Amino acid sequence: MVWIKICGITNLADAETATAFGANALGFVFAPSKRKVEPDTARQIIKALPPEVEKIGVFVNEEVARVKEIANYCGLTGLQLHGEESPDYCSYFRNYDVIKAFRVSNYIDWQSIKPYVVNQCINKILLDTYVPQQLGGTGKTFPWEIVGEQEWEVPVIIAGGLNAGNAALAVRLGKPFGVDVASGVEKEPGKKDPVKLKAFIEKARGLEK
Ligand SMILES: O=C(O)c1ccccc1NCC(=O)[C@H](O)[C@H](O)COP(=O)(O)O
Repeated sequence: MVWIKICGITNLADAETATAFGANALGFVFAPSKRKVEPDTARQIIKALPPEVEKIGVFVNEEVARVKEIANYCGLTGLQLHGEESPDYCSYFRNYDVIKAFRVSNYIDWQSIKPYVVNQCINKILLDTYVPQQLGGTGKTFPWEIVGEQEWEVPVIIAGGLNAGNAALAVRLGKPFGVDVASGVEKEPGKKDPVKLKAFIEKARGLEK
């Protein structure tokens, strides 16, 4: 069954709704973003969530000490490093599930990803769509078949522009370990739409009636 992360959680109601519909992981953005959440808010949300739900903090080129401080304070279980963090940087977080994001356009630059895999400093790869001057949450897709054409040595997550209308195709073409969505399940930035959330999870998993 495909693993699903709902990213850009800013409030408890959305976190509980996504969890109830079967999301495996929730993402909390601590980088500059329309979906940015303060550590105090994230901590309150995370405290109320069941242990089986993965709590992933999204950071962009943040200081190692600050990432560790926020992760510990909020009770994060994983870190999504969404900037230009090096393999050495990634290896500072051995106690967390480390997801390294790479932004792709119409091909995958395996040479830039390989050092992270060889050094075993990450647990998962997230492929998100490259859009100049935007770090994430772009709502734009990339050709998913380029994921499925490659043998991956670590679990791969497809992100970028997914929604209930295209999730099933992304899973079929890309054959990923998981999918990640932010804007495609929102009413507005930072506020999720329960109808879109439910439809997305059902479609990604091929559970729709
Ligand atoms: O979502 C953001 O606003 C964001 C800002 C800066 C860095 C990362 C960000 N999001 C990370 C994610 O994991 C998103 O889910 C991913 O980029 C896909 O977003 P979308 O295309 O809106 O589904």
